[in-house]
Amino acid sequence: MSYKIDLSGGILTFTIDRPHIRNAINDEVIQGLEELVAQVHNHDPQFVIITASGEQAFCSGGDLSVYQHLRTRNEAYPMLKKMGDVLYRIKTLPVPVVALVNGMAVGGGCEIATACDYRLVRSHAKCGFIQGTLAITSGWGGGTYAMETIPHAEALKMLSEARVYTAQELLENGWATKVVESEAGVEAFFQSMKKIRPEVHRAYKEIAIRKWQSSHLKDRVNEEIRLCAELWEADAHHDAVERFLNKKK
Ligand SMILES: CC[C@@H](C(=O)O)C(=O)SCCNC(=O)CCNC(=O)[C@H](O)C(C)(C)COP(=O)(O)OP(=O)(O)OC[C@H]1O[C@@H](n2cnc3c(N)ncnc32)[C@H](O)[C@@H]1OP(=O)(O)O
Repeated sequence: MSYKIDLSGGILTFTIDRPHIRNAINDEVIQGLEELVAQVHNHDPQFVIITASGEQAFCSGGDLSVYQHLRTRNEAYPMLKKMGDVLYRIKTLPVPVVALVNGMAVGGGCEIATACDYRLVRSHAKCGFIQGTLAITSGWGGGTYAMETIPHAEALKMLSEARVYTAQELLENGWATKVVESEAGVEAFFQSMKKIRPEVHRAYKEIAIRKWQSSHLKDRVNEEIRLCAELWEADAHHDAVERFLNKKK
């Protein structure tokens, strides 16, 4: 199984469990995220955490060994749309969603973290929208969410530079909610959040969701997905993926 779901102390935790491949996303993880959404509606937790196994990576984006076989925009679009749809459902869950960024978050991994309400970033973690180095844009809605999350110029810079940022840089540009050195930092965050009644957190989330609905967030995400699918079919993208996959051969 590529993921784990656990409910404990009012917190529903989703863990991507593919550390050998830097927790890259395959179809099974996408299905797991759909199951997570269903479980939130069934179990009514106070908070949701998205994290990953090991200390090296939160998520390295799409599993390029699988998705390299999607060659045209029409082949890439269904995968991008499926993940984009589930990430939108995660973003609009009725309770706060926390990304516990335990290590590198790059490409689609940075998109997943950006879709969350809060990002607790381990001090050794580096994160970035490196999709530009693969001649594509973000394709799961993360570019749109970055523009909702941090100031416009910071978001555009982070997306366009296509490099990884240190935890300190992420704190400075507003992407990281908090940089944590250890599990104690995570516990302190939840202790503080739990001082406030769950219905208050839900009410603020409802206000945020209304704002996103009135600014047509879903339509903007769909447009991002379409643009990424267009770039996907270019040779420049396939050549860059091939270079990454063959780097050690
Ligand atoms: C598809 C959706 C799209 C989007 O919409 O955003 C994307 O996500 S595009 C972005 C895809 N992701 C990447 O380009 C990142 C690729 N990975 C890396 O740059 C690096 O692996 C890392 C995350 C910076 C970690 O570097 P390091 O610690 O040095 O590990 P290795 O590079 O040696 O990786 C170990 C192992 O894992 C394999 N790997 C890593 N990431 C992926 C991936 N995304 N897909 C497939 N395989 C991946 C890597 O090839 C190594 O394999 P082995 O050599 O067989 O051990």
